[in-house]
Amino acid sequence: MPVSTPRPTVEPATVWLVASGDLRPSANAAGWPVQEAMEAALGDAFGKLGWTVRRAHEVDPAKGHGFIDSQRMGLTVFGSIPSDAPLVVAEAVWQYSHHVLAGLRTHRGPILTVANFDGTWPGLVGLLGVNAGLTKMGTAYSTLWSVDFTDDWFLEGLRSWVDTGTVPQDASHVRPLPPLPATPERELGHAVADQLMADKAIIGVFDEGCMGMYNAIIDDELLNPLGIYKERLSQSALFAEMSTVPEAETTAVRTWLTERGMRFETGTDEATELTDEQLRQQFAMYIAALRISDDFGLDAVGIQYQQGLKDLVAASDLAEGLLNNAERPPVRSRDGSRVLWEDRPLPHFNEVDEGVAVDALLSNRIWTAMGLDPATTLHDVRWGEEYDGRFVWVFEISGSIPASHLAGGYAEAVSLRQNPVYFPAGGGTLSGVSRPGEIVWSRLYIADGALQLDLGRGRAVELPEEETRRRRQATNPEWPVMHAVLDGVSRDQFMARHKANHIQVVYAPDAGVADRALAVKAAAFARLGVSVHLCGDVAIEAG
Ligand SMILES: C[C@H](O)[C@@H](O)[C@@H](O)C(=O)CO
Repeated sequence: MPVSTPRPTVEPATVWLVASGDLRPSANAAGWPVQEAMEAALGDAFGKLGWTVRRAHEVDPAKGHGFIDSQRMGLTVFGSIPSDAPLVVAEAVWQYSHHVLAGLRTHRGPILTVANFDGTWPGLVGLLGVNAGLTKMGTAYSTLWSVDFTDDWFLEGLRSWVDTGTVPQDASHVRPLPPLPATPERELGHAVADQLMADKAIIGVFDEGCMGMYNAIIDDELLNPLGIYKERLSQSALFAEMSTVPEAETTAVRTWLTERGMRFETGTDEATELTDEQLRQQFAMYIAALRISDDFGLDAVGIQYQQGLKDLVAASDLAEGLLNNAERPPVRSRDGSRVLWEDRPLPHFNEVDEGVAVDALLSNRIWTAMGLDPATTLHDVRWGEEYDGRFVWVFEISGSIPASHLAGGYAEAVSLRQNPVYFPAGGGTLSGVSRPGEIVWSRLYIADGALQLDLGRGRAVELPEEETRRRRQATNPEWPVMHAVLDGVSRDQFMARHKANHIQVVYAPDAGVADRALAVKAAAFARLGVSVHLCGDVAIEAG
């Protein structure tokens, strides 16, 4: 008879530790020293409570790291962990949640996810990704983070976890959307939602499931009632279409951008520098994505890129940032008769994050109906620190923002080579510092088997050049950054609550308009049957 692997028995005052990593050997090796330092600090903190940390998997000297780097390895590792043992998932790098979610789904002991509050590598992004996966699965977990693992908040949380198996978190900043009065905003929100449910829309997904982001996959049964359907596309088709784009067309895209002042920092070394050939591929992808989207009548599009395509062609991000902007290099249909999505964005969702797809689609329609710039983007929740008495987040998408998010538009945009650690085939970003201004932020996610939307207000702020430089150097300087302040939400409230590695942002011209746009968005999502949660200070009339 088949027998399952026997698990060891639980030992007193012993916590088991797993560390999920990337699939890319380069990213795992690069992030390993920071992970080691974090685990040492975490071990000290547990030690002070009289607990021992036991790593469930060894460091592999041949690989140069100690991360779980595949789902298969995750299954093997979990086979060696007592099912009832207290378990810590420790993250200092960007990680693929599916490496550990299978094991976590059936783990019976208390689970704690922990990250270092540090920007060097996207460990906080990884933490939020795994938390969102656990939330979607309905697996209970506690979560903590710390700059150096010696602060009182962290130590109290850790003590609570070893004593009780849970960590209390402050969610006092969250309230359910109240019934809305009959305002023009509610009317518009309902109209947008009703039209979507009646006429329906299609999101094009070029290969589902980027980098183990289980949280970013919305099942059809949850998506279709909103009126949104998936067109499942293959990145192979995108690659094939790219090869049909003549050089004259890619050159025209580059010329259009250069004429508007965008700067490309190019060199000749394919391995470390941005080259003309990489840019040609990126513009071919931009054109190909528009043409295929036209073929299938898409309302939004997403490209997986990491993995698979990243070994074939330069990064998808530049194409993605361009697609999300109203002012874009014109691309004609194959027969030359039509400019595709002329003077308007084709909403794009990076890393095929379907929560972003729905949000971007709705935001696009609402902002457009209100006569506002609909350029929207996701950012990674990368890091943050206090500046001048307030907490300023580092929101940093791993590639490109729409140019209208920069004060000077394309004239201020710089394209820098993507980091070889993640992007072996290179490609340029559309980078810069997001202009100061009012924002509506949001995240659509799955919890309790249903779609939920967290919605809040805030602003992008300006920081002195030196502080901006410091923050970018401390993270990924080639990626565009937003210095974001969220209204009425503290760092720890946000971290405890947020159910995604990504956050969605849209600008509004002033605070009053941003409040109104938020009200429309809340009304639209509520009408679609999504549970809407207001986070922090949100000015909204109750009916
Ligand atoms: C380059 C990295 O893989 C990033 O793409 C990663 O940190 C993310 O963006 C995760 O949201």
